[in-house]
Amino acid sequence: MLWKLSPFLAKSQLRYQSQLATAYLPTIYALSTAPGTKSAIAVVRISGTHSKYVYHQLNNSEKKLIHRRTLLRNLYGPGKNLLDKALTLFFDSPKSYTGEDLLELHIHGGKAVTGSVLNAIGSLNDRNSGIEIRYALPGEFTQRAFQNGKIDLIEVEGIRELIDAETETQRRCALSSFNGMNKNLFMLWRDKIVNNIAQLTAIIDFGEDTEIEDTNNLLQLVKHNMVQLKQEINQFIQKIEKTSILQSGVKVVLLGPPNAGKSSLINSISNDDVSIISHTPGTTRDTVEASIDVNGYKVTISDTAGIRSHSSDEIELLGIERAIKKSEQCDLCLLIVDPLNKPLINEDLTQMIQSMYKEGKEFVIIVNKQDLLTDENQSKSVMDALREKFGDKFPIITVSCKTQEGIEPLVKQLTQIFQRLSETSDESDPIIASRRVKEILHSDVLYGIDSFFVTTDSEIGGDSYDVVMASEHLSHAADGIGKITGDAVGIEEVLGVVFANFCVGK
Ligand SMILES: Nc1nc2c(c(=O)[nH]1)N(C=O)[C@@H](CNc1ccc(C(=O)N[C@@H](CCC(=O)O)C(=O)O)cc1)CN2
Repeated sequence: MLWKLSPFLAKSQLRYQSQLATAYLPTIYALSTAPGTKSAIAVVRISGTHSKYVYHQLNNSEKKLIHRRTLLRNLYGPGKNLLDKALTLFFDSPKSYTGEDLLELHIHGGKAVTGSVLNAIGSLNDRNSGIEIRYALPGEFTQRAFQNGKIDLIEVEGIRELIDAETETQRRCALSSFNGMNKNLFMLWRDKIVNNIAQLTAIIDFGEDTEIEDTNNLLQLVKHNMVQLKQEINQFIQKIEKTSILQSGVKVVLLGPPNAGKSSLINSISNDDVSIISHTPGTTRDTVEASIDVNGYKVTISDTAGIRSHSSDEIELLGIERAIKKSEQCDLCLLIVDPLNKPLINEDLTQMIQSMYKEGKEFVIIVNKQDLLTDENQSKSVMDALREKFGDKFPIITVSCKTQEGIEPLVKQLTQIFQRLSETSDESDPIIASRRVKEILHSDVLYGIDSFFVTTDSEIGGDSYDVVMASEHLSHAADGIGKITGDAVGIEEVLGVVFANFCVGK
């Protein structure tokens, strides 16, 4: 269930609701569909106490609004000027996305219609009469949903990632934030810490009446639990670091001699026309970066300068240098071979490949231009030459970008590598976490646990170890988890970060 609140979060959000009850919030409105483009339908959203007022003014009627009832209505601007015939949809507070009264106007998507409807709503702003209506800030609808306890911060980040998702795997990742997988884990961790703080509190409260040995045993138990928890958190961080490749894109670098067909290969494995194809050797002089979608994976591909020994062209040499640098930072290297080229692979490249192999880089050799090979022997001798050079170290795939022959097996091979790199091949959903979550895990949660170890390690055995201090360190760790989900005091500073990249209307 997407929007169900956990009891753990409900507590803090009640705190927010009570803050909101005293704070005055203007009614906000915005175009929720993409601005600046012509579309069949556009959706305008209005949220806040004056949503009903906006409806009655635009509709020029006093008719009672019914929760979630869709009505086809004429909308009028100032001076009873008919603006559009629209579908209107009203949600009664608190059963709406934002938790406030929320009105949706599904209008025609032209520039003039959307402009006139937005102007008409804006013109209803009348502060003197206590009717404050203004255009929404980026992410403000979602911010209100958070503040009204509809969603927690993990879900907020999930929504943003869902909207930003460009590929199938990114979409799946974003949705996994919704199914509460991470949230449940975080709550479990927090419960564990809180339980162990309770154990420490027992030492503080009853310490003087208990045997030193008992106290030490209790402390050892808490330490043991925290060692386990730390391991669990570190494993989680490792996993999110692997899957973060899905968000940022797998870094692929394309190598090969000039005119081997690097640019056409990019076009073949993706559906977009991203690279310029030319038949003059050395056209792709500098590295050109493009983000493409290869079978649902985001791939940041660098089309490098063709590597040619003894190039006299200074610009080209610079490009080659950059290609080598790129290759050092990439997750996967694709080497394109032109079977008609002599030598097949020059010395510079061979050396580079050998050293990358030593570093454990993923590598695929692609022999292009199969359509130009007239007899089978020709093709076989190319393969033999490559196998002689590289053995079975890398997969070698023959393709023709011109006829698309071999492209499908190549994409399959690449997909397997992407799965391996991001650990998404197993059945479970990939997990992702924002940079914010990762930072808090390190700087608050793990830091708190480590400080607990430092305090207890230095004092244990003596008769005066500082249990209060040790327990405070664990509280810091627990508060860190609260910061992640939004269940923490001083959360305002966090909100700015979470909502910074939202679009208006969401
Ligand atoms: N037209 C439209 N489409 C949309 C949205 C929207 O707000 N409007 N959404 C917005 O992002 C998404 C759907 N998400 C939504 C989430 C909650 C509620 C809502 O009304 N929640 C109430 C009632 C829940 C229920 O009846 O089960 C609530 O949480 O109390 C609506 C949409 C995607 N499509």
